[in-house]
Amino acid sequence: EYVKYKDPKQPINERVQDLLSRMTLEEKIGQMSQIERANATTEVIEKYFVGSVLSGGGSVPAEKATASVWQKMITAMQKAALKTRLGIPIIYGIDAVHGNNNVYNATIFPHNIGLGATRDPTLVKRIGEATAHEARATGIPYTFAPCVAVCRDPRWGRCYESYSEDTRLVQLMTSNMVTGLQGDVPAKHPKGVPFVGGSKKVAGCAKHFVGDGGTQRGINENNTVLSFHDLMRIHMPPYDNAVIKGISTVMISYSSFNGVKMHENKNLITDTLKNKMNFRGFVITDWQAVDRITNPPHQHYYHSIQETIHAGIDMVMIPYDYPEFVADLVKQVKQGQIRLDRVNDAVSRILRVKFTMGLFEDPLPDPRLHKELGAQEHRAIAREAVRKSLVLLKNGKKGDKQAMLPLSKKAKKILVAGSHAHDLGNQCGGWTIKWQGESGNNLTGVGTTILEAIKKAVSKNTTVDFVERPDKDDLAKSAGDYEYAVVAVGEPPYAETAGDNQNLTIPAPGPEVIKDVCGLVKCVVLLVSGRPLVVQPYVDYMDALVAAWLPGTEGQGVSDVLFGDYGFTGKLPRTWFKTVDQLPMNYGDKRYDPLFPFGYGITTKAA
Ligand SMILES: OC[C@@H]1[C@@H](O)[C@H](O)[C@@H](O)c2nc(CNc3ccccc3)cn21
Repeated sequence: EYVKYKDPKQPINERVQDLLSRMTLEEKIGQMSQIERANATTEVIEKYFVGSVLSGGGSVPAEKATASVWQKMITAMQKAALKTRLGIPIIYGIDAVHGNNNVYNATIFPHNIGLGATRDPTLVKRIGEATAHEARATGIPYTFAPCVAVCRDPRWGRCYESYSEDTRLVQLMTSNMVTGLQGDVPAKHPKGVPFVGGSKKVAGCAKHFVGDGGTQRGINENNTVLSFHDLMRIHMPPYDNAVIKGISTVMISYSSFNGVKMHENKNLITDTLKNKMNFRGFVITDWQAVDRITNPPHQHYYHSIQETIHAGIDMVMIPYDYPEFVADLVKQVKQGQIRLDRVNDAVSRILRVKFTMGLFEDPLPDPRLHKELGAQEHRAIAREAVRKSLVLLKNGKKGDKQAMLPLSKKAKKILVAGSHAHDLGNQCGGWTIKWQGESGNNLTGVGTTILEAIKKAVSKNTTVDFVERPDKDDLAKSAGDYEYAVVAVGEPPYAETAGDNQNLTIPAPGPEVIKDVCGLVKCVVLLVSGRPLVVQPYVDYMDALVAAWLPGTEGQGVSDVLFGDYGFTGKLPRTWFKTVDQLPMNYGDKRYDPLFPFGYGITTKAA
């Protein structure tokens, strides 16, 4: 018997309406549910008609799971979904926010702050394309990226996930990341309609709507206090770029706007994003965000469901509480507390994304894509991104006859020091294999540390001494042996609230290592951090200073510019303050007294 919604030749809106007309209330509410991988058994998927499954940060099928292990897991889940009465495929989502970063041996790209420093939109688009391929290598068709936050205060733990403090730069990178991930929208594509160009592309997610980067004192998930005009001027524009480029989903922010939780903000979600900006994809909550609109969380869950669904939420990220969520929502619809046409709108949007991206025709992972994971051509793009992300802030002391950089490859003996010189985990930062990331070298699989990159770059006659924490007295004796020193220090990995920081000092023993080494040997300091930190007291010790941000696995991008194979081109994507009591302080403010201004960066030519 002919079933219209299964016919790919039918217009998508007709397929949506046909399928919707066949669905029970339970099947509709199942589509609105996104559950955590850890409890997404085939039984649960079938019983609850689950619409989506996610990997929360670090949630993997097995430690160091290969692409085929990932694909096997998702294939089993998908086959369960396809066995349900109407055979609606699940959409599997993950935070592939700097490469497919939960996955062992994936290429880890620089975090967004480094991409902002490149000022290279086509590079960002190529990163999106590579990330889509590495996600599909593991059978994943949906990423919770790009984060389009406009971080206005570096004390925010998620500032490294933001391309810039400058709205226009975030808009530029948003447009290119969305098209890299999802594919270029066809000419005359109607504004706001989601678009995913086939089974090597992925559905994207612009997040976190709206004003996540504008909370007071950068406190994560807190309150953004602004006029509506300033919210529209500073934080909203990137969502318009994302909608124009056919973004498939938008994730709501945990934060509040002028005291109203974003997850229950009907005016911004429905009246503004859906109606005024014409967004036609689906709106998804953050993790347990419905629970967390009350304090303590889950306090009036029944009512919170009503408020958030009424506000315009379409899919709910309920990692564990799906039985309660489904039961409560079914009851509220049956009792008329939530209108059926609100549920129908939510389900239509979810189905529209699934039909558009071809999930009904192509529901299963493609084993031919396994080789895309960590592919050399992706690593080359990542290395290019590292090169272009580095910002040279100082290159020689006053009165020096010549600049410090580029370094000589033919030095007889050099010193490499610091906690971030030989530590892939520190180089990658948060959202790497684990939610919070982790220092050390046994996390990510394939990668090159800054030390390994330096050793590869120098001549075979050069002796490279690596001392993570040099002893000042020992060094005093041997200092004369070293032509120069490279000192790599910075922040440990962190994610979300764990990264909130009110003092922004370089973690110990970084400052001491700088003073000890640079006081005795000509030195270049590499600051590996998710944001500007307090450096003013130490700059005079340094001969050169480079902001390296969070470069990821391709450490050779650092040596490429340190030794002059490529010139420095990076520009600050955000203001470098003198002291934290100046914060918040952004380009364009009346009072603007930075150590290094937004857009600053010393450029050099390839040697
Ligand atoms: O991983 C899914 C989402 C991610 O896409 C969002 O950007 C981020 O805000 C996010 N956070 C969590 C987990 N958050 C959490 C916070 C406190 C306790 C437990 C989990 C999940 N997610």
